[in-house]
Amino acid sequence: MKKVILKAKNLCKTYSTGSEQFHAIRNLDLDIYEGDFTVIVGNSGSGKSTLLYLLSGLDSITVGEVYYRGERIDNYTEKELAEFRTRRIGYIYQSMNLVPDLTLYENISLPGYIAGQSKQQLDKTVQALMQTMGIEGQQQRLPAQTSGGQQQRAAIARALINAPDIIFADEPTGSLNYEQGIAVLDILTEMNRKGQSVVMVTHDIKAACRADRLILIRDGKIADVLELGKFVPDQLENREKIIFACISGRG
Ligand SMILES: Nc1ncnc2c1ncn2[C@@H]1O[C@H](COP(=O)(O)OP(=O)(O)OP(=O)(O)O)[C@@H](O)[C@H]1O
Repeated sequence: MKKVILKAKNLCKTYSTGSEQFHAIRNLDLDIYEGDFTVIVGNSGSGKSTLLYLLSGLDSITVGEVYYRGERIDNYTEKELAEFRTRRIGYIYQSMNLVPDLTLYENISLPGYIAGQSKQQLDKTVQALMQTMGIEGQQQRLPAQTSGGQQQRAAIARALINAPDIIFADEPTGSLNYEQGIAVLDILTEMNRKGQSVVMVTHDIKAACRADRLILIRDGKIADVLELGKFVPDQLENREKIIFACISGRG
């Protein structure tokens, strides 16, 4: 039996702009299972990024509850929330959000430094992660001096520095070319095989094929859930067809 690592109950998010209100997430219930590679898909504006922000504690909810391993995180104090974000989750932003004035080494180290890792431990972890990501030669370069693919791999390394339980990834392949995108998906798949739970938002059907479990969002609600099981490269074509049918409502 899989354990629930994240639970959302009656989740709502309303954005207010002036006198206008927009209900981006509407009464959404969702369980995310430990060890799963969960993929969230849906049309542009359906609420995918908003949902990722709420599940990861990066944004406040309007109504509802979010639980991490049975503990309610939407009631956390600022200090508890900061601790949760630093130690329990790793977040890969679509726009990468690397600090432009810091080298790749410094960017990757930063959350480890904030979490209080010793300099010696941190140095070991950063070296190992940069090697895994294939960017070990880029340590002293600023983000602008590296390629988009190298920056995205640095952003992944930064998300992994405190060995988080859950990796959230918002369109991690969105700004990459085909080969770079596959390399990033392979890294996430490998991290997942080693036991980390992954929750990824994507528009790309090939990327969505990595899912054990696929969640389709429409107008801020769950429209469909597909249980796909572990990804096997041989089944790529078949999976693409199943996912396409689900997204297009022909499943
Ligand atoms: N800060 C905000 N203020 C007002 N409305 C917002 C805000 N952020 C998002 N929205 C609106 O909420 C809806 C959901 O946005 P969200 O970014 O979650 O969608 P998405 O599914 O991730 O879209 P995309 O695939 O285009 O990234 C959209 O209609 C968007 O315009």
